[in-house]
Formats: sequence, structure tokens, C-alpha cells
Amino acid sequence: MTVVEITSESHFNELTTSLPATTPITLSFHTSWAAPCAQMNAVFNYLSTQYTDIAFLSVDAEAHPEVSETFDVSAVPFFVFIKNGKVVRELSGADPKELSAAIQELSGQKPAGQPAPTVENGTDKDATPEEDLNARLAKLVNAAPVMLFMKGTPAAPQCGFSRQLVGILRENQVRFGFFDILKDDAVRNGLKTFSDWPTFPQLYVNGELQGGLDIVKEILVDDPNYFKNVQTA
Ligand SMILES: N[C@@H](CCC(=O)N[C@@H](CS)C(=O)NCC(=O)O)C(=O)O
Ligand code: FES
Repeated sequence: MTVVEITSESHFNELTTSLPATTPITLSFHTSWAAPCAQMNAVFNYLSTQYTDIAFLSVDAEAHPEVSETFDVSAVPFFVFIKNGKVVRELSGADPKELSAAIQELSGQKPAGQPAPTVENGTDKDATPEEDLNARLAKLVNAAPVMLFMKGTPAAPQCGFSRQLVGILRENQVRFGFFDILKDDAVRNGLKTFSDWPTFPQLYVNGELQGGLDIVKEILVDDPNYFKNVQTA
């Protein structure tokens, strides 16, 4: 299911009470400034495409302190897993494998096919800030087999170029992870140098930049089956 970004405490209450009691819920608490949250957001977004029986809710822990307090959130990223109205598990920290395993356990389903992302958090204490950023970007572009760096989210693109590329991916039934570069200036600016590509959207397959909107359109003119033939490892 698509990740729903919580906009207020009443939005949270309405959503959680309107869901069938049997629908498991996973909550992701994050803040806009914490780098590990940005990585885990990408992983959470990707996992949401893999399970249709779970509700994925995303909460900005600082913007909605009432919701955070209800779940005793003292550090981010923090994940809460709810089944039949009860908290069955909590996870603290940025461990994509642990999150992926916990979500699979919560679901009655197998993941939709592609392997869970293996992006890991952790910065090298001896690394320069630039090396740290590059390590982070290298992990982010690999957060899902197909990763879209865009302005806004697929549900609410903030620019026509990003909106068009989301449309193309959906038309071609491509499962993809995404990252909203408007939420993170370090990633927005860093990726331009890292990939030597000045604009967004940017589409990556298996960590390799394919290009922006124009390039993806050209690729599809040359090979309408491009996405069917893409081997995601
Ligand atoms: N022709 C480009 C269009 C994308 C584009 O021009 N993006 C601009 C405006 S949204 C951009 O990302 N500028 C840099 C920035 O906003 O950081 C493509 O094929 O992707
Ligand atoms: S945000 Fe202005 S063209 Fe994309």
C-alpha cells in the first residue's frame, strides 16, 4: 500500500480507526533533518510497494508530538508494528534488513517479488563529510532496484517533470522506490555532482543512473519493452 504521510493528530486517529481491525499497521517516525531517517524513508517507501495487506503510515515525529508521545518515541528513526489494535513490536534505528524482516513477519504475504533493499546506514568516523555524503548517496541510489529521485512524492509530485516520470513508471507497471529531494538539500545538491546530472527527476536502475525524463522517454521510443527487459538484481 502507498505510504500515507500523517498531516495531523486527527488525520492519524481518523485513519487508524477507519482501517479494518485486521489490517496490520506499520508506523514510521522520522524527522526531516536526520540523515538515517532519509535512508530509512526510502526503504520504507520501497517496502510499501511490496505488501498490499499492511497500512504504511509515516509520521514526522517533531511535527506531530501528540502522536509521537502516544508511542513513546524518543529517538528517530523509530518503527511501530500494530496488529489487531495492539503494538506487537517496535524497532529503533536504521537497519533496513531488520525493518524488512519485521514487516514481512507482520504481513500474511510474501514480498511481491524483488529482493528487499540492502541499503545500510552508518558513517565512517574517519571519513570526510564529502566521503560520508558520497557513501550515503551510493547507498541511496541502491535503496531499491529501481529508484526515482524526484520533487515531491509519487502521490503528490511537486513538479511536472517528476509527475510525468511517475506516470511513465506507472504505465509500465514498474515497482520503484523514491526519494523526495525537496526534503533534503544535501542529497539534492550532492546527487548532481555524484552522478554528474544537474536536474531532477533522476532514475536509477540497480544503482546506475539512466537519466532524467527526456532520456527515459527516448529510451522507451527506442525500446518500448525497456522496463520489461530490465533485469533488477
Ligand atoms: N529536461 C529535464 C527536465 C528536468 C528539469 O529541468 N529539472 C529542473 C527543474 S524541476 C531541476 O531539477 N533543476 C535543478 C533543481 O531544482 O535542483 C529532464 O529530462 O529530466
Ligand atoms: S520545480 Fe520548477 S520546473 Fe520543476
